[in-house]
Amino acid sequence: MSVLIKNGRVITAGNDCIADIYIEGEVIKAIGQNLQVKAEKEIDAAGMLVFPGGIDPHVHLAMPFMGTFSSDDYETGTRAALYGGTTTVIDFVLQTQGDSLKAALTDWQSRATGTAVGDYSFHMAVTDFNENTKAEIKQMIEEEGISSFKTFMAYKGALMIDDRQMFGLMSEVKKQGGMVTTHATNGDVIDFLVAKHRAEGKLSPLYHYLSQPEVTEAEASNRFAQMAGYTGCPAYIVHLTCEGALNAVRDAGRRNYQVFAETCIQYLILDASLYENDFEGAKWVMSPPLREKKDQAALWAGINQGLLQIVATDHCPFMWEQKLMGKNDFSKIPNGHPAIENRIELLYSEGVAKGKISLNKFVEVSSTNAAKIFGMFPRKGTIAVGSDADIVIFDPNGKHTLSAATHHMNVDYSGYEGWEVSGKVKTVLLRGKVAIDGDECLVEKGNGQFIKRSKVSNIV
Ligand SMILES: NC(=O)NCCC(=O)O
Ligand SMILES: [Zn+2]
Ligand SMILES: [Zn+2]
Repeated sequence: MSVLIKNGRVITAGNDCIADIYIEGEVIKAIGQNLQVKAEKEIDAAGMLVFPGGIDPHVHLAMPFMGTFSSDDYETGTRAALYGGTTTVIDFVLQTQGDSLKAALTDWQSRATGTAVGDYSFHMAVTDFNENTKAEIKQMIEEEGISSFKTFMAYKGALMIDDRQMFGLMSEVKKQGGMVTTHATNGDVIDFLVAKHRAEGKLSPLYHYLSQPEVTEAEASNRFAQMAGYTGCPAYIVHLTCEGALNAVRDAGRRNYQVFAETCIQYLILDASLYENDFEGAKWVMSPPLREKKDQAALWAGINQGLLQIVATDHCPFMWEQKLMGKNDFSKIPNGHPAIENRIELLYSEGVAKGKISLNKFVEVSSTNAAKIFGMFPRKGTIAVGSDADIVIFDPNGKHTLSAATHHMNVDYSGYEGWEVSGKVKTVLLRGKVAIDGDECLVEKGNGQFIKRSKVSNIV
């Protein structure tokens, strides 16, 4: 199949021009003005923005967590991602403590293979670092194409590892050419504050927020960055939310440590006042929690200063019924919120349309940097000859309203109900196939491919 996209305003991390794009099979064959080629399908993109398919490197699909499972599986989650202009996601395989990385991988593969609609890859979450785990790192990187290893410095008694394990993991991952990523909050302090609030009978969602103050994130981010600096291991902080943590990343940069960081769309545009509405606040119970307006300003600045390279979602949806598990105790509310479908439109609307970031920066943080940092560039993350034809055609004037009534995520509420956005995803191509055309999804369950990723040392 060949496709010609004509007259669009083609935006990459480094370019902005009116051009045609010619696609043959799964890849881009030519880019230029007035291309004189015949294609089986022509798409007129005049007046539209044309940019690389989004990459969301932080999602949780069908994840077993807090006594339940996140409500989007690989089919519904990756389909909703496509509707929202995200063509590739990276999910987290979770090692079961006492078990091997390979066993966890097999489990996750069985959920994703033949199910995903869009492309996907995996990070490996190491929850139990020991001699056996250590021996599997090389195999994960070289044979499985999984070069990033996720850790949790929080969720004490469940997913958390201690600093001894972190240090051991970083040393081994550095040696094998990978990257260590982390959920950087101080699990011991959070555990203390959760117990204190519960003992005092303070059980509403507001106390979820008050159990994870900024200092818990700033301290853990700094500790992680220092360990990364000492071991020389490329490192990445997921879902960074606040000024204090950003300062830790800035300091690491001053010392030339390889510490990358992501924020998520919700931390840029929502704030902690949402926890004041009694149990309604459970919709935004996530870890770390939403922060303050001053943190939002710091995060937008962090994007423009290059301290935050990626805007992800940490998509981890739960039905309202699942959120009700914590009706009488905030510590039992499954943590996470839905956003996989909303990220690109919200980032464009709140970032580009409101003049906070440039179009090139928008492409960089929603796609290109994730491809580079996680070893998929230039196959993914750009519009270039030889790259996968993962392309979004976007109407910058397409105003519309976000709602659970119209979204495609498998969750019965929206964290952005009634939010007016400027700009709409119109058409999405995944590896040369039109996957989304207006309101229609034209690709099936099983269309998504697993993307093997290269060693981090090749990219950093
Ligand atoms: N973030 C969150 O609240 N849920 C998903 C798990 C995690 O990323 O910590
Ligand atoms: Zn996390
Ligand atoms: Zn997460």
